[in-house]
Amino acid sequence: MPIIEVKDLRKTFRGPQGQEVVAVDGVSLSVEPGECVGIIGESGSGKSTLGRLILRLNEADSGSIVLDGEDVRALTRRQLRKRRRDWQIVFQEPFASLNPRLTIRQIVEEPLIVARTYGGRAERLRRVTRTLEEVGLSADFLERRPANLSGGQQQRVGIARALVTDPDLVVLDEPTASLDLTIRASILRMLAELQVSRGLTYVFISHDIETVGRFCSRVAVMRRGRIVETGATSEVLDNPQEPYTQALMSAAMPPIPYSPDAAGDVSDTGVPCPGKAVTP
Ligand SMILES: Nc1ncnc2c1ncn2[C@@H]1O[C@H](COP(=O)(O)OP(=O)(O)OP(=O)(O)O)[C@@H](O)[C@H]1O
Repeated sequence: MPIIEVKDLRKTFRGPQGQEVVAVDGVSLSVEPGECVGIIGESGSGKSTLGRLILRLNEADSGSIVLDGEDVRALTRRQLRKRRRDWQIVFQEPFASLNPRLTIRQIVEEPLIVARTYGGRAERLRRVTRTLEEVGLSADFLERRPANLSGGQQQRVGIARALVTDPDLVVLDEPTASLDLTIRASILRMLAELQVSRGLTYVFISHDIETVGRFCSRVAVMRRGRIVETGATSEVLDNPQEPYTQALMSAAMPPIPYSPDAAGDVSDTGVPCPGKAVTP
């Protein structure tokens, strides 16, 4: 059974002049458990909106979203809050997505409190500490605040916050776009390792074809709110059928050296990334 089954999803926003902006225009997508599916496309093609709709962080205008067999659009707010722990998101801008007034412990603990099913304070602290360790942050970070952390460390906190409730699905919305190249590599390696060790399913949103080529087993190409091409990453990127995908490929940067020896900011796991290298 697919973990994500999206059918004919649509979302229109009002632009600044009151005009209609069709962000997602009839998208259907099916994702099997354990897959990493990349969503690529130029800026404004609707990638982030699709990710947010899938998790019901934005409400779709129409279409259906089934996660883990559950009709997500039919859930009440209360039901959704309970299920939130299974479906998480990591945002592009770690600092903007972390409340600067809270300590790292409070930030990572918050989803546990919202879900209301993770025992008392001591049990929650154990979970928070364990999850921070998993993302390469020691207990020394517990009482620090986001502003005192590097960009890479902030994103590790964002990842810990997403993982602390043991989700099975994580939407990664350009999780490394704002980070330096070497830090990017170590975060991606860590995400790849976590996917295997925790059996996670990823939807990996990116405008960086190079990264998607290395990280994802399957890719969907978005243009103006629609998926115009989809398939195994190697097939789509080695032999793009759509002129739009071909244009994206030729506009892509030359390959970034992706060495397991690249310096990391906190901990390097040395775990190779799945997928394959892309040679545009
Ligand atoms: N909350 C909103 N209000 C109004 N318009 C929005 C809103 N969110 C997104 N849009 C518009 O919807 C379209 C799709 O945006 P979206 O952020 O999903 O694209 P994207 O492919 O993720 O782009 P990027 O790579 O730049 O993040 C854009 O035209 C955007 O301006």
